[in-house]
Formats: sequence, structure tokens, C-alpha cells
Amino acid sequence: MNDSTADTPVSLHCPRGNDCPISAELSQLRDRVTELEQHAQTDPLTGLYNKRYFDSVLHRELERTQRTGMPTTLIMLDVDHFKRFNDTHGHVAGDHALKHLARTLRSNLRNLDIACRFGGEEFVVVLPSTPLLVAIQVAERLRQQLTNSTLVIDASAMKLTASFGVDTYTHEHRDNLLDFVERVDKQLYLAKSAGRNCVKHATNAPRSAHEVTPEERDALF
Ligand SMILES: Nc1nc2c(ncn2[C@@H]2O[C@H](COP(=O)(O)OP(=O)(O)OP(=O)(O)O)[C@@H](O)[C@H]2O)c(=O)[nH]1
Repeated sequence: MNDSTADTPVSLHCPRGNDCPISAELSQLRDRVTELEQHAQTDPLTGLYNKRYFDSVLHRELERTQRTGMPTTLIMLDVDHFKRFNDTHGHVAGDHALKHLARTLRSNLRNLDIACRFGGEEFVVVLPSTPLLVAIQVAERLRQQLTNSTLVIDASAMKLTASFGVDTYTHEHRDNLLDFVERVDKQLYLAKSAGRNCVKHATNAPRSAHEVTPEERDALF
């Protein structure tokens, strides 16, 4: 028996073309899903990625380090004396200060670096495929930019500083994600203890074969 439909291509196109109601609805749904995805991974105050996204991205990058041997480096920073800032200038000014910090991070990082709000006045930056030495320089640059910038709220100029901790994860490290974050947090604690507004970093990281190439330096500075 001859099946007359066998060779007929199935058309997925609606006969109403661009006016197809189902296609329009699907497109709206797709936009809505994208919007919800962005919402789920964004901190509403600063617009940076949130802690949930940080956890997933760090997990992914540590796996990549184990696979490729390229180090993943983490910068953790915390605004100095932020309680005093809030008490002096008010909580709304405090929120402006956090947005100012987020802008400073955004405008001083490469596109592939991932800046996240870790919680409260604490932030983290994941630097994929970046050796410790380069990340220390990035942290120092961020610190200086913040220190040298002025935050203007209701015509009043204010200053903001932060303390920074930096550590790296190479394929020679065997600790897990939480241990790694704790290592970086320890460096941040040392920066606070040393008087704040400074960068503290690990010194005993195993050297990797991918340590600072001239190309990486040129790309960053
Ligand atoms: N305005 C504002 N304040 C916040 C937010 N999240 C956390 N804070 C405040 O940040 C302050 C953090 O205070 P502490 O943990 O004592 O730290 P600190 O005063 O910065 O002191 P050091 O970190 O030791 O320099 C608290 O007063 C919190 O209420 C926020 O979203 N907006």
C-alpha cells in the first residue's frame, strides 16, 4: 500500500506565520523562564550574582581545575567598619555604599570573572584560570580603586574601604569547596586583624605549570 504521507515533510510552521498565537506564547514563556533564572541567581540590591550562584559556579570551576590543571582563585572582601557607617549615615546610605562597591567590582574585573554578594557586606570574586599572583594584583587594584573613589550621597562625600583575602585552588589541592572558601576567609580575617584596608593572601600555594604567562599579564593590566 502506498503511504502518501510518508515522504511529505512535516511542517512545524503555523499557517498563520508570524501571527501564530502558540509561537508568540512560547516566546513569552521562554522570556519569562530566562527572567526567572536571572532573578534566582541575582542579588536584588547590588545586581551582582548571589550566594546560590556563587556555590554552583565555584563547584563548576573547581571541577574544571581538576580536569585542566588551570588554577581557580578566589578573592573575598568585606567592607570595613560597616556597622559604624550604617549607624552614622543610616541604612539607606549603607545600601548606596554596597551598590557603589558592586559598581567598583564590575568596572574593574574581566568579563569572565564572577563577582557575587556572599552575604551582608561581604563579597566574593571567582577568577577562573587565574594564578594566585595575578589575583593578588587584581585584589590590590580593587582595594585602591575603592579607597580612591568617593561616594556621594545627598551632596555629602563619603569614603569606603574594604579588607581582602586571596587564596587559590590548584589541581594539587585536595580540599573541598567549603575548605577552600574557609582558607580564603582566613586570609580575610588576617586582613581585618592587620588593621583593615589591605590585602592578605596565601604564600604557600603549590606552583602550577600555568603560573602567570606574559599574555595573562597583558590581558589583565
Ligand atoms: N545598609 C545595609 N547594611 C547591611 C546590609 N547587610 C548587612 N549590613 C550591615 O553590615 C554591618 C556589619 O557589621 P559587622 O559585621 O559588625 O562588621 P563591620 O562593622 O563592618 O566591622 P569589620 O568587618 O570588623 O570592619 C551590620 O551593621 C549589618 O546590619 C545591607 O544590605 N544594607
